[in-house]
Amino acid sequence: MKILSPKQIAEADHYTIKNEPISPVNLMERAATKCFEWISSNFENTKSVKVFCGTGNNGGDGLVIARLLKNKGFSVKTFILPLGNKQTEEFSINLKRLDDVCAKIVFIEKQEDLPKLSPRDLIIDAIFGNGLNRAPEGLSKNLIQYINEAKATVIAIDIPSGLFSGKSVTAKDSVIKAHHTLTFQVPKLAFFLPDNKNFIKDWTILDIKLNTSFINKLPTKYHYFTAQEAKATYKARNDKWAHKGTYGHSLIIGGSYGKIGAPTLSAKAALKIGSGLVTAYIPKCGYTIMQTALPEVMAETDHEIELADFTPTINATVIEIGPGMGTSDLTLAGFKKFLQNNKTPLVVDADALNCLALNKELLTLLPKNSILTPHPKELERLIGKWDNDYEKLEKIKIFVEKYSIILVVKGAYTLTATKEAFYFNSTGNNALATAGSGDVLTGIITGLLAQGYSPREASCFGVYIHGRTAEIYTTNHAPETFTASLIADYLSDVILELQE
Ligand SMILES: NC(=O)C1=CN([C@@H]2O[C@H](COP(=O)(O)OP(=O)(O)OC[C@H]3O[C@@H](n4cnc5c(N)ncnc54)[C@H](O)[C@@H]3O)[C@@H](O)[C@H]2O)[C@H](O)CC1
Ligand SMILES: [K+]
Repeated sequence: MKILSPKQIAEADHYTIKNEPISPVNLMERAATKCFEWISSNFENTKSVKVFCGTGNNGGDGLVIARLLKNKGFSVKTFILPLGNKQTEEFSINLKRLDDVCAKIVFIEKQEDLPKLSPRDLIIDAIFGNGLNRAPEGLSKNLIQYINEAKATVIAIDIPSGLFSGKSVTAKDSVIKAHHTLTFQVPKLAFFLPDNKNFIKDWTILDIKLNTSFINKLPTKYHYFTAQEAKATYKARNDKWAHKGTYGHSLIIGGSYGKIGAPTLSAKAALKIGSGLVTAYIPKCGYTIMQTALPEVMAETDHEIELADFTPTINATVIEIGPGMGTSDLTLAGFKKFLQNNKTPLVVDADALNCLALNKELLTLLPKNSILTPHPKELERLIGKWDNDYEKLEKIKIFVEKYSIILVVKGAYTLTATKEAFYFNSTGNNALATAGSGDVLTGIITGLLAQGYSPREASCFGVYIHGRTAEIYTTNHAPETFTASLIADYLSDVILELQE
């Protein structure tokens, strides 16, 4: 699914109005009706709803929602922030329609006009939407702060007021902290960025039927990788003549004394996602552990307690390097030698990333399209510090272009960054915040590459699958009890649902 800029969304809006055709006020009615349906079914027992409106079309949506809720029997009060008395036509039409149903409407001209708010209120934030062009100040800022202090449940329409959908927020005290955001047609870039976590919690995309063929033609770097994309990526197994060689040979290089679990988890994940063969290259001390834990996995060994020679003998389809590897001088020296001689596609994680961060000149030795899977701290070591998330995205773009690699930046919305496009993942939850979860992710990506998925597909799809295991698990288990070893047990459920 595409993530569009505010300008592109407005264009899609205009195109739909002209070509469907539909009048702007009817499009507003359609959009706001979707919000009303969501609110009335999720908050049917709510006693008091307070709707706060600006005077643009976001405010217009608020007026329609207020009218529909009132007609349904909710107790509704509407508050309007005049914003210099500039009203859009659709706003004015809907103000009249709201007035016609004898609704309570209050204009907020000064601080004293702010109503009493209770934590039991349901607040609808329709002050600013896609048209925000500067940080709210004066009365609008005061109103936003006042709503945030009320500790009531806040539902934002389209986007929390004060939040820019495609640029950084400098005045963090002038943004609505929404519990739920009902957004139109496409998600906004701001939703995926950790800097905005206080403003955006849950959100739902409402399909308001903007012209899809127009949207499909709009260029964008940013995408949201959902079940739809995952289904399109999945390559079902239907080759009767397949043998284990058909599905590739994954080589997992990693481990050190006390950290043999990491490559074991990766190897298990690569195997369970369908790699035809898996070999682990580990220190000698890990030999019995690996062979006992995973009888299907072949093992080759290096020095006694750490990796130093990096001399696997097999001809792998893909190599994962780094889990549990450590960064000792001996390991680092062997890792350098390995990179100088290696031509096989790589998935690089954990200590291998730290080795790269400590010796940035090694980055030029990575084969094109290698996949690096840093968590935020590892990312910082690679690309340096950033002031805000938009700067981080820019640094990521420069980094992936410079080294012709793919970055999988782990987080609540894991980002797969390629030279061509950035994909935010739609699955996962905090059950994945558990030891070894990253080792499993890299194993899944490696196993997908071995089977012939492209590096972009393996990254986006692997991240999606990994996240989905946690969602399935937590439908009937407590998130605290999820462990990395369990992830592999749920891969089958994810694949089966992709086949539906
Ligand atoms: N296709 C869709 O997604 C649809 C969206 N709808 C809704 O319309 C808004 C966008 O409406 P717009 O009139 O363009 O802008 P806003 O209501 O967000 O802004 C109001 C108005 O306020 C002025 N302004 C901007 N920033 C400030 C500020 N800091 N202080 C004071 N005033 C400010 C600016 O001049 C704007 O004109 C979209 O989000 C949806 O909610 C349609 O209902 C249906 C289709
Ligand atoms: K809003």
